Amino acid sequence: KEKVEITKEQKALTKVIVEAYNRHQIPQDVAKKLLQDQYSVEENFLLLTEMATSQVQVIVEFTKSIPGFLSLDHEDQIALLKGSAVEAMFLRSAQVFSKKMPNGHNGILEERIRKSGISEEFITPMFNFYKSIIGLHMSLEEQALLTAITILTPDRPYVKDHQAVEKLQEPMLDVLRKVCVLQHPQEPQYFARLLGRLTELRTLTHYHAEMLTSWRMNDHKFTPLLCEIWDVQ
Ligand SMILES: COc1ccc(-c2nc3ccccc3n2[C@H](C(=O)NC2CCCCC2)C2CCCCC2)c(OC)c1
Repeated sequence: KEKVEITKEQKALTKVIVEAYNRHQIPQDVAKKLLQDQYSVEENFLLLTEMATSQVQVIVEFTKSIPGFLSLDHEDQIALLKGSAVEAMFLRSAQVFSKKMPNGHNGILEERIRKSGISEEFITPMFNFYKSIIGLHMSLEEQALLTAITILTPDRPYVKDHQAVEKLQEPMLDVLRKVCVLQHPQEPQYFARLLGRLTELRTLTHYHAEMLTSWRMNDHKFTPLLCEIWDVQ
């Protein structure tokens, strides 16, 4: 049985990523807002665009804290952020959805999201993804490292220096693999399942623009930042 040892450097890297991830909480907790009141489809759409806009800004700050990111080619930095923003947003939503809440609140949250205005055809794939994330019972380290790994995906469109991105992503994958073995000793395939979620995440983001334009209302307005990041308007 291979003895898994996290080195000093890997501990330091994990600490930096987790601290940056903790700073990257969404300003006001969207789940609390959704549990407080029922909103109209228009209000829900506005809430989504507000949350997503602040989430993009928060993800930029998180990414800037990833060691080595700011030394990448500037255009590649933009390409990585643009290419991963939607995935990071759905990963974040799944993590918000997987938070244990007082009795029944998770059911209310699910109900509110189902009725938020998102069109029927996208509800099942979205909740399938959320439930698959819940089933993994990810630790905070795993969530933070998985988010960083998603952002540092070398094969995003327009990335020029793949190698430089791989050099940043590999140490994250190494330490995530070790963290998974240490935190889920009974599940030798846990790390593989975790990375499998990223494949499911890419299919979900495939529907993303349509999920927005098919929101059950007319005249969908987006912030300039979201027009940049989302392929809408
Ligand atoms: C593109 O279509 C959709 C549909 C649903 C969601 C979604 N899934 C959620 C799961 C847990 C809690 C919130 C959730 N949300 C919206 C939201 O506010 N998402 C935030 C985005 C930034 C990161 C934190 C979550 C809600 C849905 C209900 C109506 C108001 C917006 C979503 O989040 C990408 C995108």
